Amino acid sequence: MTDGHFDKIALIGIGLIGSSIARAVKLKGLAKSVVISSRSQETLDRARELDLGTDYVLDAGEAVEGADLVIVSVPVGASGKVAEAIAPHLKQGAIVTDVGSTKASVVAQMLPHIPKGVHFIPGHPLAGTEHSGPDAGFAELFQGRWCILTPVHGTDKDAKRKLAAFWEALGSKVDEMDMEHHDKVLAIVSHLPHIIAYNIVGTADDLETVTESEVIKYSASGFRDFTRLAASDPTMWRDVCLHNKDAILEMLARFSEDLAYLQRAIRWGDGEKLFDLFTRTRAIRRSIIDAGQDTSAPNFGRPGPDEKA
Ligand SMILES: NC(=O)C1=CN([C@@H]2O[C@H](COP(=O)(O)OP(=O)(O)OC[C@H]3O[C@@H](n4cnc5c(N)ncnc54)[C@H](O)[C@@H]3O)[C@@H](O)[C@H]2O)C=CC1
Ligand SMILES: O=C(O)C(=O)Cc1ccc(O)cc1
Repeated sequence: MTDGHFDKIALIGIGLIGSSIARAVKLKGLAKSVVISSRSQETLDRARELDLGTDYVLDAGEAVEGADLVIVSVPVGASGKVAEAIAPHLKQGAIVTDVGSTKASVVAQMLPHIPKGVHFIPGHPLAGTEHSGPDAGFAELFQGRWCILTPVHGTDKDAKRKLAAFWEALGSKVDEMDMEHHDKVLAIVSHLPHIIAYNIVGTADDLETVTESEVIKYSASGFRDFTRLAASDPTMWRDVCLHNKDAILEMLARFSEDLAYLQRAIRWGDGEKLFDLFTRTRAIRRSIIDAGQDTSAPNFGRPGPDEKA
């Protein structure tokens, strides 16, 4: 087996992330067989129509039999149940990973089920869109994006190296972090922006009874950017909020304090404070672009499944 390659990969969950992995694995020839498992027959049939793998089974336990690499791509709240279902069927020496947006909760749910001799290495590709389901994925999703591994104490170095090589073969840059740190960082850079978007779009929706259709008619690009995030999958984001509760609440408390500061500056006409803050934040945007991390077109220009080409 060359680096990044596995004989048999099992993909549990074949939505945006699972199907993007499937497409990239196929495109790059990273596995001899790719077994796909999905909770519903309808999704499994769609994965087969899209020719995403080599085998298709409803039963997750059956899917992982003989697999060298198992990737769990389901909402974080479902990871414990999946781990319990696959545990008795895992091959000795197999690597089990996930792609969940929160890490401490996934580890708490999955690790107790992982048999001795199986390598569990949690992961999180920092790449996605507001779309979901097997049609939404694309092979280039991980290109140039970070994938964070949050290995638990005593993780086998060789297994970690093999998993990192797999993500690199998909085009990702790989980093390592402890799971609590991951959850704090992601709370501010990803979870809070989504929560703020859900909130502002919800507020605008409440106002719409007052303003009739003006919210939609005059929605400028700023508001439209929020509606993209707020169109993200409700199950996934419900689970993220419930499973990264402490870090999100900590960041929300900081956010509320800073918002109060901004509110006060506006109330008292303190233009200097406003100007200083806006200057500081403008520099952050520029440094993101200079670092090549601008993803303002997260679909890479592709229309989503619910958009017209
Ligand atoms: N959507 C995004 O932008 C990103 C998502 N993630 C993480 O990836 C994971 C998967 O997300 P997506 O692929 O976007 O979701 P998705 O909604 O497109 O796909 C989810 C898949 O999980 C299956 N599933 C749902 N509930 C299940 C359950 N209770 N038991 C077993 N299977 C179940 C669905 O049938 C589907 O195959 C989540 O943990 C999410 O936090 C990570 C990075 C980016
Ligand atoms: O669509 C976007 O802008 C995203 O931020 C996608 C995303 C969602 C969740 C993650 O854990 C990682 C990436």
